[in-house]
Amino acid sequence: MSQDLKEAALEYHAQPRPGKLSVEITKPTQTSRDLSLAYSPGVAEPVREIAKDPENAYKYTGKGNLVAVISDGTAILGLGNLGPLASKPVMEGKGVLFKRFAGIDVFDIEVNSESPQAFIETVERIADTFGGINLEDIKAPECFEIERALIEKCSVPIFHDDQHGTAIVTAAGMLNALELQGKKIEEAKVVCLGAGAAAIACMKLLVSCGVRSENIFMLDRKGVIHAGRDDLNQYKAMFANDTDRRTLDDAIEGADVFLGLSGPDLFSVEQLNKMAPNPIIFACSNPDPEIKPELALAARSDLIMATGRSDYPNQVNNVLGFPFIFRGALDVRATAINEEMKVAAVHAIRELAKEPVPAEICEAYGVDKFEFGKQYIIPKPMDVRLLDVVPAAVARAAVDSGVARKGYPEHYPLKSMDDIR
Ligand SMILES: NC(=O)C1=CN([C@@H]2O[C@H](COP(=O)(O)OP(=O)(O)OC[C@H]3O[C@@H](n4cnc5c(N)ncnc54)[C@H](OP(=O)(O)O)[C@@H]3O)[C@@H](O)[C@H]2O)C=CC1
Ligand SMILES: CC(=O)C(=O)O
Ligand SMILES: [Mg+2]
Repeated sequence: MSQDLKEAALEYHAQPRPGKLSVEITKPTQTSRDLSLAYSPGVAEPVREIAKDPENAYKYTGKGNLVAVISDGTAILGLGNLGPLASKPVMEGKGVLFKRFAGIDVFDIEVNSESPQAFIETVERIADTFGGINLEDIKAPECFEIERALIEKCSVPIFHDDQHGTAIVTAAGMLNALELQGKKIEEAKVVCLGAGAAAIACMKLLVSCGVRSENIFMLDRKGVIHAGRDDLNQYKAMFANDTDRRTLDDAIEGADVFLGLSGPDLFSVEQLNKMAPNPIIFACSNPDPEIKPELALAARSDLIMATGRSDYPNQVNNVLGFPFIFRGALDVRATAINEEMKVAAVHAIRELAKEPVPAEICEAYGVDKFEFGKQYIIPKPMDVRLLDVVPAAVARAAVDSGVARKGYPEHYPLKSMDDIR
């Protein structure tokens, strides 16, 4: 990051008041009568109603449009385990994106927990306050058990964004990139650098989309995950390949796809040059990708290049997923975000990239046009049509798969933020 951008980012967070989120009042509180409705004595009435039937919390409080973004700060972006308080700017940032793109209110909660069990207990105790829980930046392998336990214990949707949000958006972009590069998914050789929360979930979803497990080489800090290793946790072991390749240099030879979900500058031009013709590079580590797009594009002209960042073409980032997925899930009061809902989101995002892009979206990015192709494989976060297609697809899948507690919303599809109820 340039010095200018670093300073601007600090100034942005500090001024004119610290942070990026605040709480707003939704009812008039001007008169003594307003106060007697909002607080004592009037507030006792909704209290009694909720005590009689917890479902009334959706009627009389903000629960139904409120998501908790919760982290323990153990895997903040690609910056590592910097602790819960340091994760707060990211969690506030997720709150901004939930609100800005899908009208969802967020409390960001940073938990100082001494163990996964303590974290699980903390979240379980507060879960009923929210319409849904977005787990964020929790490292693997702990994140898998945390999510599993919370799904079992809580009645609202639990969604670890770094796993599923990332996997949904990556799969949408990857299906389009493979199509554009003329590659068949069942033949594609995929190298995944990273074997954590995002990487494991991305590979699982890509396998369910058609990538063959034997064509995947996953790597962690110790190199290729292969059947001869005895240091693998159960999640990495699912991707242990029977191979004699051991390093990234070995694995990348002839690969069609490089997916980076690891850390900055870990993929070299020499390694890129070993890939098959028309390769696909998703260098998704934030904020610094595994390879800088300038270097990759200077080395080869036949590639498709994506990063997790807003300042390059092809932003493969879970921001395209979580606001819209939760919108759909909340609006049908889903009890879970299941595989059917995730797959529906993949296809909604993927197909939107092939539609003509309205002028106002191009204007927001300062370009004349976006057209489905190597520089535009996936929609832009500012594309308001995401609010139209993704919640509708997710809500429909929730209803059809039996996890919705309300019918498909009559006010769908959402054409603008004003349509949100
Ligand atoms: N663009 C997007 O939307 C998203 C991007 N990401 C990015 O993905 C990365 C990982 O995040 P997440 O999965 O949540 O974190 P985790 O901590 O769960 O996983 C990190 C993984 O990266 C591996 N890794 C780290 N350094 C190296 C290295 N030098 N060589 C090989 N592997 C390495 C770790 O290996 P080991 O297992 O050996 O420790 C681990 O498997 C981050 O950079 C994050 O910003 C994450 C979510 C969304
Ligand atoms: C984008 C995101 O969630 C991450 O990099 O962790
Ligand atoms: Mg994250």
